[in-house]
Amino acid sequence: MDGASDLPPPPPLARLMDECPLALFLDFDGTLVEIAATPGGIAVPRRLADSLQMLGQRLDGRLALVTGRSLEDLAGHCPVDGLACAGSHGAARRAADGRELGEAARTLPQAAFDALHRGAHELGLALETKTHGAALHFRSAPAKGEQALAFAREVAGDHDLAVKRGKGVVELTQPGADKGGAVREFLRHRPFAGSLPVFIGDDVTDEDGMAACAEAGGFGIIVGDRTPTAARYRLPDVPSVYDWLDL
Ligand SMILES: O=P(O)(O)OC[C@H]1O[C@H](O[C@H]2O[C@H](CO)[C@@H](O)[C@H](O)[C@H]2O)[C@H](O)[C@@H](O)[C@@H]1O
Repeated sequence: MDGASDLPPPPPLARLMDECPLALFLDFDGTLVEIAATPGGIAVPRRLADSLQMLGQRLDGRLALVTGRSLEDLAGHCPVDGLACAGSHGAARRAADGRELGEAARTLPQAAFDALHRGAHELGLALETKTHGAALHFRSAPAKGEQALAFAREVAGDHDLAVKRGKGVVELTQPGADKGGAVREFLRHRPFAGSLPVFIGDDVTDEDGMAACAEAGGFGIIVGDRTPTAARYRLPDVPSVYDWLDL
């Protein structure tokens, strides 16, 4: 893995699309929308959903959003019916026609949600419950990050769950749910099978998606300066992602 700041910008999208059947896997927060103080506080450009639909058509359907948010939450912010999507860090995967792909996503046990509600209250953290996971947010109280992580590890240990770290957040998922698994699942099916896969993302959980693309002959594009990264290329920020994708 290299430091992100030394990585070059990706070749122009139009050139890549001319060379081979390209598939794009796009992270949401920090890639298509700027990070905000709270999960509900994001500003989603009005044109984003339509622009993504048009990009999906240019790619003959080989475009998927791969987010840590639940699919329902994503749809509330950016209604992308007709696009492939994976939510809750890859736990839930949906083809463009609405079919579920791969193993059925599993939610967390109720006892884990109960423990998280109690702990979030005691620690003064915001809890985001999802269809297939949960997130403890400490963006408004960065000093509580280590406590949040220790508590998440405790709950994960009690209920055989996995812990993921992110920007101002620690999350709990079922073991094995990650963005790499979602990319591999999409690549097993039309229209993604046989394409050159490219993952664009800004956070540590996006590294699994980038690694899965690299395994399949493609590459990752890191957004920002997070290191270490498996990405081959770098875009500095969200506006540069819009420019590169011509959104
Ligand atoms: O995989 P992503 O699409 O990047 O989603 C990752 C998490 O994004 C959201 O949390 C993050 O964005 C919030 C809004 O900008 C911010 O307040 C928070 O600190 C970030 O961690 C979302 O709430 C999570 O469920 C996603 O897993």
